[in-house]
Amino acid sequence: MNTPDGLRAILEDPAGAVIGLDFDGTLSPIVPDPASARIHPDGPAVLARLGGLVGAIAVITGRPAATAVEYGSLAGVPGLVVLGHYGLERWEAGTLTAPPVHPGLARVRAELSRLVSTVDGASVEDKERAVAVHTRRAADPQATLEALREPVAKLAAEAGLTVEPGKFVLELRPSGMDKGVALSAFLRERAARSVLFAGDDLGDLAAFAAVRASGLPGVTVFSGSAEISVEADIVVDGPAGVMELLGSIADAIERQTAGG
Ligand SMILES: O=P(O)(O)OC[C@H]1O[C@H](O[C@H]2O[C@H](CO)[C@@H](O)[C@H](O)[C@H]2O)[C@H](O)[C@@H](O)[C@@H]1O
Repeated sequence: MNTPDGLRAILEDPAGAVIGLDFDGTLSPIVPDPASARIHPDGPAVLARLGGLVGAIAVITGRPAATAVEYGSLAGVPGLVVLGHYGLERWEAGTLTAPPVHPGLARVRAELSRLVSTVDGASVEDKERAVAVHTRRAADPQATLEALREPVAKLAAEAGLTVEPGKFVLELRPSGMDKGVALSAFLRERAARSVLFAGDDLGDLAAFAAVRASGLPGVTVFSGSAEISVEADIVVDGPAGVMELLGSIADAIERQTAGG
């Protein structure tokens, strides 16, 4: 693989680099039950190494930040920040900060459960600051998702929420924040000199756009699967490929440091 310019900048000046990572489908393999998702077995060690070498690692996820910390075994990664709920929440050094829960969620919760109980194979994931409707476990996940799209959009509009679509999921969440806004703010906060963002789903496209708009040397990494295809500077084979790439970045930085 040719080394993209953004990656070269990260290797030349790792202290100025921000590494942004999505959770599901990027750090954690996709599984049928959202509550069973866990980070790839190589993840904790790779992130711990890389965290000690770069400016900062930020996990930017649609999950609640505390869930990503738990499912990702992330608590021990040096300097790691988790921006949960697409950036609404922030977890850092064991402390969680979050805004009040959007009032529309109480209404949606009850009505969504009623709606989903009429659809075979669909399920609700309640994340407190958002609710997600999953169809991966339906007999026909795509047809089930399509059948739910309109009633879910109607419920969201009535409650003043936005619909975030993803891999066999429709999420109802507060508007005004996305992974691009979250990543851009984090790059400014850390006075980043380069950036990498890795993701696998529609919600990650805003972060890819933020990398391109940042004016920094940057690299986008798509954690590839058969489910969707997205243009990126580097395409790897799912979470195992992400681990390999992050490990090779850590190797290259360590080689360079050892070589003086
Ligand atoms: O931003 P992310 O970290 O990628 O989170 C996005 C959504 O991911 C989860 O759902 C996805 O992963 C599940 C577990 O592998 C899978 O069953 C589901 O089909 C995927 O859509 C999570 O459950 C959602 O809450 C996140 O918003």
